[in-house]
Amino acid sequence: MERPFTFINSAMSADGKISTKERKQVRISGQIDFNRMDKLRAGSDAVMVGIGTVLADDPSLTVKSAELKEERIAAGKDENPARVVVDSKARTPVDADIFKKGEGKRIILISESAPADKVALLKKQATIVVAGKDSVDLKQAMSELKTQGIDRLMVEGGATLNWGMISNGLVDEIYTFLGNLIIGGKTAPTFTDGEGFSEKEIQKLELIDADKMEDGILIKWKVLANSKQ
Ligand SMILES: NC(=O)c1ccc[n+]([C@@H]2O[C@H](COP(=O)([O-])OP(=O)(O)OC[C@H]3O[C@@H](n4cnc5c(N)ncnc54)[C@H](O)[C@@H]3O)[C@@H](O)[C@H]2O)c1
Ligand SMILES: Nc1nc(=O)c(N)c(NC[C@H](O)[C@H](O)[C@H](O)COP(=O)(O)O)[nH]1
Repeated sequence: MERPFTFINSAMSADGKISTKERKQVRISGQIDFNRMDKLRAGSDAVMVGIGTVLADDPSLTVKSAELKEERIAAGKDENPARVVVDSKARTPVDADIFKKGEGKRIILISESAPADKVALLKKQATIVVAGKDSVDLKQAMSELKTQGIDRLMVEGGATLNWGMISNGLVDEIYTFLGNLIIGGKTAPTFTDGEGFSEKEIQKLELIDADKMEDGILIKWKVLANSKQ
C-alpha cells in the first residue's frame, strides 16, 4: 500500500510526558528546537495532528519563518503545508486556528460515524476524507493522502495519534526533543498512549542521532519494521 514518508516530531519532558495531567500545553522546546520544527514543517507536504491536540492546543500548524514561506511560494507551493486533522467524529471547531491562520490546504480525516451536519460545516473549509467505521482507518487514510500528492508527512502528535500511527506501522522516523523538565502525573499524556504493545510486539527503533541542544537532547530514531503489523 502506497503511503507518504512519515515522521513524528514531538517534544517531551525528561520523564516522557508531552503535556500536563490536565492536558495543558507546557513549553518544552527552546527557540532552537522551535526553529528546527519550523524548518521541518516548511519541508513537508502536510502536517498532521489528532483532534485531541486541536481541542487542547488549537495549533495553527503554520510555518513561522517569512523566508521559509517565500521559499515554498517560489517553489510553486502554498506558503504552508496542508494541515491534516485525524478527527473521526468531525469535532474540529469551525473557528479553529488551522482554518483562521495562514494559507494552504486543510484536510479532515473522518470516519463513517461522523455526524452529517458537522461534516457539512467542515466541508466549507476543508477537504473531507472518510476512512473507517468508528475511528479513522489510518492505513486507508495514509494511502488516500499519498494519492492526493502528499509524499512527505509530518505528524506532530498527540499521544493517542502517535500510538495509532506507530502501532499500524505507518511511521518511518521519530524526532523527539527531550526537555530539561519533569511533568509527572500518571494521567499526563506521554509520547505514545493508546492500548500499548504486549511484550511480544514491542516496537524496536534504531538510533540515528542524539545531540545536546540548548538544555535538552534531540533524539532521532528510525522505526524498524514490525512483523506484528
Ligand atoms: N509536546 C508535544 O510535542 C505535543 C504535541 C502534540 C500534542 N501534545 C499534547 O497531547 C495532548 C493531546 O493528545 P491526545 O492523545 O489527547 O489526542 P491526539 O491529538 O493524539 O488525538 C487523538 C484523537 O484522534 C482521534 N482518532 C481518530 N482515529 C484515530 C486513530 N485511528 N488513532 C488514534 N486517534 C484517532 C480520536 O478522537 C483520538 O482520541 C494534548 O495535551 C497536547 O497538548 C503535545
Ligand atoms: N514541538 C513542540 N514543542 C513544545 O514545547 C510543545 N509544547 C509542542 N506542542 C505541540 C503544539 O500543539 C504545536 O506543536 C505548537 O506548539 C502549536 O503552535 P503552532 O500554532 O502550531 O505554531 N510541540
